[in-house]
Amino acid sequence: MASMNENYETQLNKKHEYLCELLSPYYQNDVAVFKSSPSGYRMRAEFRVWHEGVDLFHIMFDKGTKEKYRVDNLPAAYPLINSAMEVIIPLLKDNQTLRKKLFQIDYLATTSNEILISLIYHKALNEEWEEEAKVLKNLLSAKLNTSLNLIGRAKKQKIVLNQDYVTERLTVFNKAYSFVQVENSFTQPNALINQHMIEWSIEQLRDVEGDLLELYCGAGNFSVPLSGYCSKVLATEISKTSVNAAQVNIRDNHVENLTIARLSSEEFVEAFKGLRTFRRLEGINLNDYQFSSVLVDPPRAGLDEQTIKLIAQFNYVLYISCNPLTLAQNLKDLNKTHKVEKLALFDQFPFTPHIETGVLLAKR
Ligand SMILES: C[S@@+](CC[C@H](N)C(=O)[O-])C[C@H]1O[C@@H](n2cnc3c(N)ncnc32)[C@H](O)[C@@H]1O
Repeated sequence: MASMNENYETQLNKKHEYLCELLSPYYQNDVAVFKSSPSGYRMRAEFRVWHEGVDLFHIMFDKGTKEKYRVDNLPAAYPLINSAMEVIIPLLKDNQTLRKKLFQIDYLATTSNEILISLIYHKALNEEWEEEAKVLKNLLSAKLNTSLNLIGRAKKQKIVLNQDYVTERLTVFNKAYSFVQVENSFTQPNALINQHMIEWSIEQLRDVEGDLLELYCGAGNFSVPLSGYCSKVLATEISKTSVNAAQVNIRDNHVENLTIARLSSEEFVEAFKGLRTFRRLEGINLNDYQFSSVLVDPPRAGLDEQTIKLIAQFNYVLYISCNPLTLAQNLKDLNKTHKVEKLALFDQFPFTPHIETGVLLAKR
């Protein structure tokens, strides 16, 4: 029987071949491939909860058949998540207040041994729930020997025991950074791969002169470390929660040349063209920037037409993509003005069809 490592290499080779074939109209040179750990790599995981008489367990759904299946242990999940999954079930099972109408449990962990657990309900949460949840939180913290945060969610309700975020600590080219990661907002799921993605991005842009623009910046995952290698950085993002987290990350990492504004990429296009003014851009003068490069890390849908037109003006485009199909579509347009110089495959989700790609494009 093939070992897990052999299987890991096989699935990675398949992704590599697929990506090379898909992007062959734009790039035929070597692809940098970044391997993940085959298991224990997922820093966040969400499960539905199944009630069966007195029993209670985590479930997931098969993507093909849509059938539910029981999950007592998820090999892909970070070990702290697996320990929490194991410990929480017996504590919930015998507690009617905590288990009644509980339908989902989300976990968010960090490599710095913090964990946040969200219990999501189809019922209003009352004081009795809060009292029981406090006891649960203390029991879990003691059993897992970790700093633990617990959140109760229901329709229009969010009860936070301690805090609704964790702080991830990543080392990028020997420099330590802290990143506040807020519950229910986007964070890169694979911490090791994320570290590779940030370092690879720095390598592509470190010798480029001029200022950097980042669209879809989340909580500053790329822009905070990249700011150390650029003169000035302006970053934009649509989510208020992520922008607020980004402001904390700028402060905590003592970054002084990075400004973050809450704008969608579509809104930024309008602001950049001078078609609209935004109160959210107050105090930011776009003419103060001499942008030479742009980093985009859009959602699975890829870039819209107007954003493509905007970024086609920059000398360098660094495109981080979580969907090779929309990336290929966008490259069809960008290829008219830019040439793909570098390509990287980041194995963010081993043993799944997902492929994370990095592309450096330079103006023709
Ligand atoms: C794949 S995530 C990348 C986030 C960040 N680069 C990171 O590494 O954590 C995509 C981000 O785009 C944001 N987003 C989605 N639609 C957007 C839009 N139209 N304009 C700007 N940001 C958007 C999401 O809130 C999310 O934070």
